[in-house]
Amino acid sequence: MEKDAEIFAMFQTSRFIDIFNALADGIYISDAQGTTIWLNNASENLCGLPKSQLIGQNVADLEALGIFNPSVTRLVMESGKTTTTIQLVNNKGKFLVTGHIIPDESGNPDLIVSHSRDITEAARASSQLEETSALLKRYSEEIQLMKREANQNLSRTVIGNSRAYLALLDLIKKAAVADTTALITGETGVGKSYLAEQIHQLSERCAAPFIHVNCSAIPETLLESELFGYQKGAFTGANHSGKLGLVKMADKGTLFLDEISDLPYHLQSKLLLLLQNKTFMPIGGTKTYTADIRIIAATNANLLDLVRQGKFRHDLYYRLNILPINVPALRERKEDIFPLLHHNLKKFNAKHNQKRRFSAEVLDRLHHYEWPGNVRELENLVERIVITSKLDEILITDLPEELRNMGENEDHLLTIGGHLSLNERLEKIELEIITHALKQHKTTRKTAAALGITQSLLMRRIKKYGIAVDHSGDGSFDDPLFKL
Ligand SMILES: Nc1ncnc2c1ncn2[C@@H]1O[C@H](COP(=O)(O)OP(=O)(O)OP(=O)(O)O)[C@@H](O)[C@H]1O
Repeated sequence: MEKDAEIFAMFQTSRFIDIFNALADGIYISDAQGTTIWLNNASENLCGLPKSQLIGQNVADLEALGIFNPSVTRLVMESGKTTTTIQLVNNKGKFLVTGHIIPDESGNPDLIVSHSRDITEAARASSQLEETSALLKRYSEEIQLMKREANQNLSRTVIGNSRAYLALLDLIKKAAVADTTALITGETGVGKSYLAEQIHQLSERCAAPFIHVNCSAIPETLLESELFGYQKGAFTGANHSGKLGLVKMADKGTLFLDEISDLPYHLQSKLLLLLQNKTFMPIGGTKTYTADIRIIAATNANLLDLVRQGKFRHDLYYRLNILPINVPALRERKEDIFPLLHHNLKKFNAKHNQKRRFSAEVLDRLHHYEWPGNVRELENLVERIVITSKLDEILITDLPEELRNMGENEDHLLTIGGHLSLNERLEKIELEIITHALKQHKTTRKTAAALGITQSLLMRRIKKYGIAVDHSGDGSFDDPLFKL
């Protein structure tokens, strides 16, 4: 203090004023009642009023005029101690302002000195930083998702680019993020298990186990202990140390309950409890355990019918059906047949060290086939013909009998659109006949003559079925069914 006084004595008061005015930070001095005594140039600048108009004014009045928002001097007067606040001054920007009490010789408040620093840029930088880190977080999440997709694409490729299948894949991606119970329905072999695994791979649970339980493959007597485990000594023959169930093994991951329609009625209530509370009790246990799992169920049965017949609990059905995902049969998305054929041909050629290729006639035949066993049937068939074909080019004669004879006997007619109404089936047959005749006779005039109908009736049918005829004059045409 003494040293300070010594040094200050060397300066005239006007030198202190020069020093304060040279500062970029604002200095604002008022008396203990808030009346402005003096302010430096920086403070004058940010108040937007000349010093002459401010000196003598009370900070409360200036605050009412909106010059400070809030006035730190007033805050110091109210609290009686050093106070810091963020002040919006004259809407010019953000300032970090600290007000100090300077006491007189007897220790009573004498002056209030506020010091303000412009933090507009710092505040902007900080909010930019927040935005950037939010953006980084989003990018990192997206990269994670892409990585998961890439990993999954590396190991197994999802084939299908029909409109129906693309919409389905979209739903699968949404289901992966939603982390809720999902019920996948569809005919046998359409790829329900395959898609359940895709959901798991794309979800945040991908690092944890995906446990596939086929409810129809495990005998009813064992299913409960397989699912929920048992405590030691639960029953005669039980392992002494007890057994961990599949539910616990799927902790943090996904439990896929395939063929859920075969889950015995008495286990359905246990599953309901698991779905509702995420808790379960092992056989012979007295306390419940929790499992952090996501359940995906699948069935090719009509669960609602089973509910009506009293074979499936309706409350369980509604609990499972939170996110219904229906996988269309292959015959309902014919555009996926060629990509699946080619994908499997490549796969099985590599596996069996062959160089098979489909003849055009075989592709045509396979395209028109109804595929009652869906993708699984297609896969099995391709592997079989890759192994058994005589030449590199796969011919009609290499196909199994039902496919070889297709179109040559009335059995084929009987199998066309087996799931459709009579009218729809007749239309399918008509479409096949016209497409075939157009291919054979090339022009609509010759085709109409061959079919014994007028050219205008043929044109009406072509329009009805959307068969694209090439009007370039060469008589060729595009069959919509043959487009990939
Ligand atoms: N989009 C697809 N791309 C490539 N392969 C697929 C696709 N969908 C299904 N598959 C293959 O088809 C076969 C049958 O699929 P999956 O076992 O998932 O059918 P599912 O509907 O669960 O059959 P089920 O009802 O009999 O249990 C599997 O080998 C699977 O890899």
